[in-house]
Amino acid sequence: MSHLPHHAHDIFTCSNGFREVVGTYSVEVRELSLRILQLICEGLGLQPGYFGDELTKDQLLSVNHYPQCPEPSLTLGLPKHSDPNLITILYQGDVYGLQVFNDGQWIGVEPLPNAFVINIGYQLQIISNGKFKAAEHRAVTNSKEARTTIATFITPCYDSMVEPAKTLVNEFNPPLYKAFQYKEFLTTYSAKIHEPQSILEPFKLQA
Ligand SMILES: O=C(O)CCC(=O)C(=O)O
Ligand SMILES: [Fe+2]
Repeated sequence: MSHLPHHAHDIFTCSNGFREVVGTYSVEVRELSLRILQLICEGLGLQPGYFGDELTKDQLLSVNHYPQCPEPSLTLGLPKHSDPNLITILYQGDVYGLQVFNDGQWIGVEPLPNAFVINIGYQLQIISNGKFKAAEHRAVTNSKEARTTIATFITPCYDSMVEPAKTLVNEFNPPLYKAFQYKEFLTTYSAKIHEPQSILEPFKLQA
């Protein structure tokens, strides 16, 4: 993972220590992510190392800042979506704002000190052939204080093939999704960002 501090070096040319902090954070969060994916791999009964290499090669870090909002009922920080990638490690600081959609209602995810939220993305739903569900979530604003969060997206590389894991598919559990290149998924994801309920449609196989 030594390439990560190198990327951080390219991005942050300032010399106030930011570059080192982001580099170290990225490496540590990557290790945590790979550990979680290794446990998921075992839990699903996939061959060891299934998530190694291509499926987790890329990593994106995004810092979201939601300023104080005078009318939170009129403005969302981020609209309802699921993340396109495999898993996301979210540090949400100590200001409330994340909500997850479950059984037809929005549930608040209270920030816990020194805790991360792990969000399942679409690729894990597809690879697990629907055993995992991509978490639908959004961020709300508030009128009292600004909120800053840090999301790390563990992501397949553009050219990698994604499909339901072969060991999870048999005559009783037919594949629910076709095989595709991750870049095809990203194109659809961007095109349908305002109608997220139809993002998975082109990747589904008829039962
Ligand atoms: O800021 C948050 O609480 C959520 C961020 C998020 O969902 C994202 O960046 O994809
Ligand atoms: Fe998200």
